[in-house]
Amino acid sequence: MSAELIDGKAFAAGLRARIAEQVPAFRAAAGRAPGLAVVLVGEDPASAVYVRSKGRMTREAGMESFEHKLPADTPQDDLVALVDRLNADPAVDGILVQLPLPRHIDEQAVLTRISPDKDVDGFHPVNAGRLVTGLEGFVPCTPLGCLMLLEDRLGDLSGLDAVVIGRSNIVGKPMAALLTAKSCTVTLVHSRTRNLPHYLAHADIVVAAVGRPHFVQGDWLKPGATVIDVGINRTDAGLVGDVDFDSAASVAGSITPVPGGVGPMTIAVLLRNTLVAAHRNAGVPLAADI
Ligand SMILES: Nc1nc(=O)c2c([nH]1)NC[C@@H]1CN(c3ccc(C(=O)N[C@@H](CCC(=O)O)C(=O)O)cc3)C=[N+]21
Repeated sequence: MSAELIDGKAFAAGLRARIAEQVPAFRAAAGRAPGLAVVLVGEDPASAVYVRSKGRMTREAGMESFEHKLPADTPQDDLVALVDRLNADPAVDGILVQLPLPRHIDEQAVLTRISPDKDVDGFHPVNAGRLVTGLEGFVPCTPLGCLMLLEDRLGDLSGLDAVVIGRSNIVGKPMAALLTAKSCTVTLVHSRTRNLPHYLAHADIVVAAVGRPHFVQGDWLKPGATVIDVGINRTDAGLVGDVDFDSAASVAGSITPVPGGVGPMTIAVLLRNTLVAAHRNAGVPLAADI
């Protein structure tokens, strides 16, 4: 291995500490804590673990966590009614409905019901539109966390060749929009792309979000590339990313591990978005850019 490790876990801990430092000033100005509501439908064990650690980290940052656990057979109308109540609740600054939802629920119907001003996941079409047009809004947590790691590592990204692997609304598409806004030359590749190694050979930055364990091979990479692995794949061998870590680490300049890379950034950025939402919703200016 010659690549440097990008320690997302440590970066996320630092970001959470900077967020926690800002909370007392908000409390003093607004007379309340920033509040995050997390809604979990059903009993998916992985989702339950995430929701628990989100709640713990929210409280550790000095914010209020409102957790709503609903049974798997909750009717869509009941979930929408809960979202409406959270939209109207002045103690709630951010609303996160944990995905995936049970099959009988139309995900888009629920996500579009969340007020764009409380949409700390950045999944509402209004916020997706703001991102691509360069307006202020909420940016999805995972791609924003990836961007923070890239800028921390590389400084100005202007002019760099970036390849984003995956075209989901949650990671690939917003990641491509963020890198475009930072003046990278962005190529978005996906499952139908022919000759993927052709594109990767030129990439200074690779963001892999395909959901296939060990997919990206080291010999596809440009030597010295910065590799961000968004994959969280549960295998018999444990949690593994979308990048074949051992072969990639011998070619890349730097690379995120799984676990300990992008995952912890997702939760830290969620808290960051909640703090920003609280300031906007309360009309209190943020003291520092975080
Ligand atoms: N509305 C919504 N928003 C989300 O942001 C959202 C979601 N739904 N559904 C599920 C995915 C997944 N997700 C992760 C968060 C943290 C880690 C994380 O901290 N991972 C640790 C390890 C965790 C472990 O060991 O299982 C790591 O990579 O080091 C991973 C994945 C947020 N998601």
